[in-house]
Amino acid sequence: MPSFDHDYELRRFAPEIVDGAATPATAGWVAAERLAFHETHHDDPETVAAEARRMITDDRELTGVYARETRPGTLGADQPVGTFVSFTKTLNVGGGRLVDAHLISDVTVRPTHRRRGILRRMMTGDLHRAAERGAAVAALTATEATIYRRFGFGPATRQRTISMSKREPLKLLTSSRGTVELADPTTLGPVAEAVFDAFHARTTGSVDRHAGHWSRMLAGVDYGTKPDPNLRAALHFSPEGTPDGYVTYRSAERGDDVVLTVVDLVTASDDAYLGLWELLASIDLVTEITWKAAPIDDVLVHALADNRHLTVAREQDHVWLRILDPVAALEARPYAADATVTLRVHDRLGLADGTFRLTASGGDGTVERLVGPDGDPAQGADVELDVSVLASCYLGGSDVVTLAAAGLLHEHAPGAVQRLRTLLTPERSVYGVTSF
Ligand SMILES: CC(=O)SCCNC(=O)CCNC(=O)[C@H](O)C(C)(C)COP(=O)(O)OP(=O)(O)OC[C@H]1O[C@@H](n2cnc3c(N)ncnc32)[C@H](O)[C@@H]1OP(=O)(O)O
Repeated sequence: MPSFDHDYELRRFAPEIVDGAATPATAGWVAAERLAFHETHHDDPETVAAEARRMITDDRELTGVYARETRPGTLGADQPVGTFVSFTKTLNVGGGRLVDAHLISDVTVRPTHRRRGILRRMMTGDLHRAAERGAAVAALTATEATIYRRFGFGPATRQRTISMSKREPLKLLTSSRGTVELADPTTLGPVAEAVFDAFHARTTGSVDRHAGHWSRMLAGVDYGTKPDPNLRAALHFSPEGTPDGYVTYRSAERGDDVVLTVVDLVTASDDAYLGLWELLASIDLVTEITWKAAPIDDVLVHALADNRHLTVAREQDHVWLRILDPVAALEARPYAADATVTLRVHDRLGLADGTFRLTASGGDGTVERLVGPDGDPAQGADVELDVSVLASCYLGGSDVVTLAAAGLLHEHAPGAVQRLRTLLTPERSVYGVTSF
């Protein structure tokens, strides 16, 4: 019977540019990834090199699965049938604490090679390698919500697509402090990065930005090199004159409407968030504003004079986490109370399986792995849950009481779920604006 190793070869490599051009392996990998996501692929050397440069900037490790046999007339041997990327960026786990997260992206398998275990091979191999290297947590953003739980990932942050009708004037109940100025998105880079750093430091759930995301957010470039000439930008300044928020946006006619689409809105203060919305609300000749990355717990709902102007078109999972090392992960985040809870964590991949006693005191947690006399995970834990559910409640983005009501978390000691809820309460809503 044919096996994975008989049919395929898995190669890991760093993206490379030689004499100004992406190497054939790098270019073939990029072509395969774009094909699978139905994205336009320009194979001119400059465009492919720009993409490779972004991958090199982020120190990405590429995985390609190559068919051992390629037939004449089909896609070439340099184009893998499976692609996978991993790289490291920080994740804010609360209280301004940043932890290295193992990010996974660009997971694709060519339609003609699907459901033969290629994703499983790439994913399980990569997670084991990340755990061996000491990563406490892995993360991804998913195209579909049904793929990754089997690998131990759980949705940890959420976002909303909102739309605001501007046929009636949009008014806020309060006015914010500071000023707003229009800006040139092509020169916004360093200021936007400083604003993002401040946002990242104060927002639990935020994942640091990567080069590809920056070029989408500040230049409107998904691939290639030419900035979108329709992109506009504005900056918010604090009363002291420090930039503390920015927005990039574009407008387009849709029938009789002019729709302003927010591309990126990043703020490091409450005034900046309200101030930039005041600006968006004041732009003439616009009938609707939309934004795909709004927070779940949106200040705007309360700040609008008429909250019915805001419509939630969609709400969905954003960042999925995978706890690789429960001791390191649970000790990294802060706690909102002093208490002890024992957790029995089940992990089908074996990476995080065990019983763990979490003791929080003075804001910090210490975690001990508990083993029974037979060497197996100790019995008698207060709470029992799958590692994917631990990922969902880890940052405090999903309430453990709600997860228990959904049947995903089981209480064995009365009061333990409430105790855990108190411990995990985040200081502010869990949210992020980086997709990868
Ligand atoms: C982090 C990211 O990059 S998100 C982007 C994901 N990629 C895409 O959406 C691109 C289009 N889709 C694809 O390329 C492929 O269908 C993939 C990558 C989703 C799946 O690749 P495959 O090699 O076919 O998956 P594989 O055969 O290894 O299946 C592994 C498991 O996932 C399940 N699975 C695979 N695809 C899906 C899916 N779309 N929805 C639900 N379950 C799925 C399989 O049933 C299998 O389950 P089991 O092992 O528990 O029985």
